[in-house]
Amino acid sequence: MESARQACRGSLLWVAGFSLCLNVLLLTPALYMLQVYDRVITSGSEATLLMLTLLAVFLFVVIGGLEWVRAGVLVRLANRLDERVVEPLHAAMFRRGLRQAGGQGAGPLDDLASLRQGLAGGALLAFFDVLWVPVYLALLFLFDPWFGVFAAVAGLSLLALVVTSEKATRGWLEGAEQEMAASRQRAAENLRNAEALEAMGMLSSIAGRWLSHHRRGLWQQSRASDRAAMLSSLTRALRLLLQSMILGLGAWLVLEERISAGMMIAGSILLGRVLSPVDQLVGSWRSVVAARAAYRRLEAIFREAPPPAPPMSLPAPRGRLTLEGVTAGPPGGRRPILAGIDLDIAPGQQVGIIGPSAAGKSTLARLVLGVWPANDGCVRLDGADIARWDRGALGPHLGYLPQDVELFAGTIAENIARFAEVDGERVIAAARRAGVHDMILRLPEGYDTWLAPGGGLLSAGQRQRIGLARALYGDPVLVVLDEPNANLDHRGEQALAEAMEALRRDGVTLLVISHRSGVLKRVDRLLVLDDGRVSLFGPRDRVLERMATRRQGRREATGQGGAHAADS
Ligand SMILES: Nc1ncnc2c1ncn2[C@@H]1O[C@H](COP(=O)(O)OP(=O)(O)OP(=O)(O)O)[C@@H](O)[C@H]1O
Repeated sequence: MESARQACRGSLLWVAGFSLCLNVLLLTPALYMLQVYDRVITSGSEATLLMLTLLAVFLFVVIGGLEWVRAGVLVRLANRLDERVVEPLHAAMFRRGLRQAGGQGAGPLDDLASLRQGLAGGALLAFFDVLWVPVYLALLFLFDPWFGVFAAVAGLSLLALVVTSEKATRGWLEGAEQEMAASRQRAAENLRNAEALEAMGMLSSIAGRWLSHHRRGLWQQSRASDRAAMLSSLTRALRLLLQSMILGLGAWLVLEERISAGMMIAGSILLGRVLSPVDQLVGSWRSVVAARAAYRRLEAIFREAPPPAPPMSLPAPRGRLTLEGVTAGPPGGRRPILAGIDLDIAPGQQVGIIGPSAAGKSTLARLVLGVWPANDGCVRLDGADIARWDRGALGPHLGYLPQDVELFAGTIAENIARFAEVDGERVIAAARRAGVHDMILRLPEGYDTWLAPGGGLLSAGQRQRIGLARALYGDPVLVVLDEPNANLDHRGEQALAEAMEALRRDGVTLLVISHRSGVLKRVDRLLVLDDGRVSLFGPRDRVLERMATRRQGRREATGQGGAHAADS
């Protein structure tokens, strides 16, 4: 955010420059009145009136032009800030999403939009105009000290009203923003799970949670609006009163022969210039408060999810995976899920990972792919700490089929090609490797079939098989499949077995998490996880034997226990 602010500094100087010229030119109406009343009317010269009027018209045209250019510079300033921030912000949202399982949705992008609106709106202009108030005040003091005092008190009273307005509405407005953001997030979540909600008749109960946020937000917004409306009516009335009163004061000063009639009118116009930025602030206060809150939230995201250390540039890996005393869990989580994991998996080995639910199998998958960092110890790919690899460079060497396969809006070919430039041959090769080529050809538009977000018209099994092709795209050296056969029929299982065979031939290291014996029959080694620790790891048959012996031991122990219980 700091560097974006620096980048905008140049444009801000331009805006300040335009504001300077404008504020000088905005003395035109006051000077025109002064000349008309004190020179034209006393001299009766029509030629002077014409010349003065022509000059005033010209200056007003210049004022209009300058206002237009200044507004344009502000829009460009807001766009420049957006350009600077949007990409790092997207990356930071992504990093935070990895840590917080979903993060805050698109909220930060809305924050950026409200910051942009705050910049391009009138509040910043009002700030630059406020800087000129002392100049107008000085002129009023020169006319007559009473004028100066009156204008100063008038300006301060209006300012006090603005500050009160800010204080009275800030809490409500910020609260309303938060509630409305939560309500949007809940509504999106409900829509995503529409089928389950409909099937189980959960809509009315789950809608209640969304509605409570929405109602609280609305209530807070109305409270803020009520107060703001009261204060802005008060401000408007006060402004009108002050504008009339200064004419009264001026008339009295004329009667006292302290100022001329022209000064009386010019004084009223100058008071308008003193009060106008305050008026503008009142008008744009909401967007100022919203932009300030948005700025703070954006700063917080960059603080919470700072960019990673510069990555190392390394040669392409061969697929040796080593875990050295690794303890890990979700980033920011207090309790580790995996503890004391030591593993060494040679390139080309196929390892099956089994264990009861919540044993930490998917956590291990995220860990070896570098999605979650190790709290302790180190995960190495070909000897290099996986956390230090450049993700963009490492990605093509890795394949991952997550438990919940997520396909993105785009064609099947784009999804398989991981949204890089589609190379038809490689897409087909990956589909063939995953045994899904024929299935794709049977779809209405083959590889060009368009998928809606989440996979659209595909069944869960089809999504899983296309997800497998995406994992095998290119030449990955390490592939991790998390429950790859959870939704597969017999043909899908067969295709998976063939894909595993192809990976073995190509010397690709494979980790496959599964509860089904069909897949596990083909692996070289088995890793049994239990409560976040390695319970057994070794050649498949030996591990299966040990598991059988353990089961037998447990059966005998419970059998004896039962006998004891029966004896007693
Ligand atoms: N994003 C997350 N944030 C916090 N805790 C998590 C997260 N993901 C998983 N966990 C916790 O980590 C533990 C292990 O989960 P994991 O998904 O690794 O288990 P698993 O062995 O793959 O289970 P299953 O066979 O049911 O898929 C669970 O207790 C779970 O609550």
